[in-house]
Amino acid sequence: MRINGQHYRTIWLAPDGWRVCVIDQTRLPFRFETVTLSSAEAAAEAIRSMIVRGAPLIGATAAYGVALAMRADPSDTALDEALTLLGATRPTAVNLRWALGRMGRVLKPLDPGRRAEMAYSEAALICDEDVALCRSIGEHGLGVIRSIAAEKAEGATVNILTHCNAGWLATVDWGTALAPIYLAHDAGIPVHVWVDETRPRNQGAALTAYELGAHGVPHTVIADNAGGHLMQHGEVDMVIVGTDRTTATGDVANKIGTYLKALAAHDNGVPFYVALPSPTIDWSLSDGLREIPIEERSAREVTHLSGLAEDGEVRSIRVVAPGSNAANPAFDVTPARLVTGLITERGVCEASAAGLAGLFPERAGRPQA
Ligand SMILES: CSC[C@@H](O)[C@@H](O)C(=O)COP(=O)(O)O
Repeated sequence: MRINGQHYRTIWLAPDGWRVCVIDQTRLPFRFETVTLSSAEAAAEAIRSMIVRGAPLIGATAAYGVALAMRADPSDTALDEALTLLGATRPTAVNLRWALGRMGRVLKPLDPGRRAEMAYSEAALICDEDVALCRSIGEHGLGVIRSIAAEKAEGATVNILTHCNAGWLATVDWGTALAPIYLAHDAGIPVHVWVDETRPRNQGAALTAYELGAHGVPHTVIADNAGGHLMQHGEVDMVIVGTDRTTATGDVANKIGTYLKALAAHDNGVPFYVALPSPTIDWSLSDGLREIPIEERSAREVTHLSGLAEDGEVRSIRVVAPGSNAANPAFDVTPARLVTGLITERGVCEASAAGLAGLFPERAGRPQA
C-alpha cells in the first residue's frame, strides 16, 4: 500500500537487520506511527494490545517474535517459552497457531546455533507467502466482482459492503476481503464500498476507511446497524468479509457483527462472500459454533470510545452509563449455510467440506498435516 508516496508492508525489518518494525494501528487513522519491536515480549504485547491485528498479520508478527527470541537465546527452553508466550496472546485467529506451529517445526530439529538465522528467514518467508496468497485472493475475487458487474447496467457502480478491516493493515500487504476491491478499482470497474464502522473498536471507520481512502476507492462509512436497511433497499450488490478462523466445513469466525450481516444478506438475496488465505482454515474443526474459541476483550472497549478531540489530541471518552456492566465478545461465527462462497488463493468454492476439499485435496481429512 502507498502511504505518503511510499510503499509500505505492515511489517518489516529495521535497518539494523534484526529489530522488527510495525505500524501502530491503535494510532490510525489520525497518526501514522511505527513501533520497533526488539523482543518476543514486545511482539506479544503488540499483538495483545492490537498495535498489530488481523489474522494474517498476527501470525506474521508472532513468527518474527520467535525470531527475536532466538536471537536473544536459541536454547530449547527459550524456544518453548517464546512459542507459549506468543501463542497465548489472542485465541480466535488460527493463523497465530499456524505460524507458531510452522516456526516450531522448522526450528526444533536444528542445532541452537543455527536457529536465529533460520527463524528470521522463515518469518520472512511467511510474510512473502502472505503477500502472494492475498494477491491471488484478489485475482479470484476480482472474477466474482466482474460477474456481479456484468449483471448490472453498463458502467453502473458495484456496491460492496464489508465489515471490520480485512485489508492491507490486517495482512502483510493487499488484504483478503479488500484485495479484490483494490484490483477491481485498478481495473476500472466502478466500485463503492459501504464500510461498517465495526464497534466497539471501529476497525472499519478507522482502518478500512483509511486504507480505502489512501488507495482512492470510493467508500462511505455506515453505522453497524445500517447494513440491513441498505440491503432491503437494493443498495448492496455483494458483501465481502475476511475471517479469523474457518472450519473444514466452511463455518466462518469473523469480527463480531459479521453473523448479523450474513443473516441480512441471506434474507435479501445479497451474495455473501468470505475471503481467506489457506492458513486461516482450521482443518481440525467441523463445528464452528461449538469449537471456535471466541475472544472476550475488555469491557472498556465498549464503555469508552477513542477519537481525535478538537484540541488535536487522540482521547478516550466514556459513552456508557456509569455503573452499567458491559460485555465484549470480539468475534462471532457465521454458519456455512449463510456463505455464498469462499474466495481463496486457489479459487472460489462453496462453503462446505466438499468445497474446501475440492480446492485443497491434500489437506482435507488431515487435520494435523
Ligand atoms: C484478513 S483479516 C480477517 C479478520 O482478521 C478481520 O476481519 C478481523 O476480524 C480482525 O479482527 P481484529 O480483532 O481487529 O484482529
